Amino acid sequence: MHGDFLQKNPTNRIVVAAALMSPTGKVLLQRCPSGHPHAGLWEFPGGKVEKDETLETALIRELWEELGITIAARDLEPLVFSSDRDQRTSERSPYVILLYTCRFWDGEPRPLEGQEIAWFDRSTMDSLAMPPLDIPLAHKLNETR
Ligand SMILES: Nc1nc2c([nH]c(=O)n2[C@@H]2O[C@H](COP(=O)(O)OP(=O)(O)OP(=O)(O)O)[C@@H](O)[C@H]2O)c(=O)[nH]1
Repeated sequence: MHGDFLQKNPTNRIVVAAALMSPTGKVLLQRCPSGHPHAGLWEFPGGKVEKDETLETALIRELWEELGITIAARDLEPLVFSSDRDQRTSERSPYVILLYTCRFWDGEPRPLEGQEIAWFDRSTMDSLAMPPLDIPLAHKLNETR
């Protein structure tokens, strides 16, 4: 086996995120506030999976905290993931971001954590400033019907 495969790497931190889809096919994104490492960039709502959480319970919690909406686990559909393959030097652990789509929720999304939120046509996401890991996620989402 090639030596690279045997190299020890820090464990990935798992981040779960949701593409909330409106009935007209628009997607909700949020812009990170100043002071955030991704200040000014558009991200999918979500966050890190904490100890004792499943992927879905973490995402349901994050969407409640960030947007004040209630989601049922059955309405979260796994779509695609993106991982920090080249991230060897940073002090933080590499992320893997798991993106779900969601078409049903209760409540009206509100920006509860100082972020800006907006609905976008999927075809316009290419022109938005996004973190590197989000670019393949947005690309896949744009191909999805
Ligand atoms: N939610 C979300 N996070 C993303 C995306 N893309 C991306 O690189 N990230 C990064 O993944 C990390 C997610 O952690 P977070 O800070 O939102 O998680 P959290 O809500 O648990 O916050 P905390 O650890 O500050 O309490 C952040 O560094 C965030 O910038 C994305 O599309 N959505």
